[in-house]
Amino acid sequence: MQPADGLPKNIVLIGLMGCGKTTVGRKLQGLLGYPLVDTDHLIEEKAEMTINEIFARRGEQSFRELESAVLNELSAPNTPRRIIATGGGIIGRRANRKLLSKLGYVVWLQAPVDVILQRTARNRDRPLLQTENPREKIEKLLTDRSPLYHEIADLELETAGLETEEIACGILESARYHFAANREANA
Ligand SMILES: Nc1ncnc2c1ncn2[C@@H]1O[C@H](COP(=O)(O)OP(=O)(O)O)[C@@H](O)[C@H]1O
Ligand SMILES: O=C(O)C1=C[C@@H](OP(=O)(O)O)[C@@H](O)[C@H](O)C1
Ligand SMILES: [Mg+2]
Repeated sequence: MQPADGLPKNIVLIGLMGCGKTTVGRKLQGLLGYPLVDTDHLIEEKAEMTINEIFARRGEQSFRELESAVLNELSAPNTPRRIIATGGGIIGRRANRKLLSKLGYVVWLQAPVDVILQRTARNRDRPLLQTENPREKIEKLLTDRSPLYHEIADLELETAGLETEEIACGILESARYHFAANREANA
């Protein structure tokens, strides 16, 4: 049966660092009233270390293993609906992309490189951007990852110039439309 909020599945947020997955996830949580899980926070809990510490002490591959493990746990059957904010690199592994697609309505949050640079300059908790030239790094990640985000996205949303509340409302409207259209098509 269709739930009253019109959303039969999880909402999954993907996209590059600084696109607003964590922040928009919190807004969606406020609007929908069901829980937000952020894969980065689950990884930190599991490892009992910050993301920076995991990268520094164990390296990126170890972080990716933890990321896949956390995603597998989130994919267990019969879990209640949630909003799932992911880390920007979770789409690197094919197996992860498969799981994310199955998990729910996948939203790719986007922003231009300048905006990402501005938003991520505020703190130092993203080890991949602690380089001499973060702009070059972001450009490379955008080139490498865009086809992978696109492959699994149900919705692609430009966030520059929009308030996080507007973005969250836009996502809900699109998700409801998507599921209503699918229901009619399958009726
Ligand atoms: N639409 C937006 N407009 C202005 N600032 C934003 C927007 N979305 C996110 N931010 C800010 O950008 C920073 C990074 O956002 P965050 O949600 O952590 O991104 P992500 O989880 O995708 O890396 C935060 O300081 C957040 O407040
Ligand atoms: O893009 C990436 O590879 C990463 C993004 C980060 O999450 P956010 O996208 O939430 O910043 C975090 O998972 C880690 O620093 C690696
Ligand atoms: Mg985040």
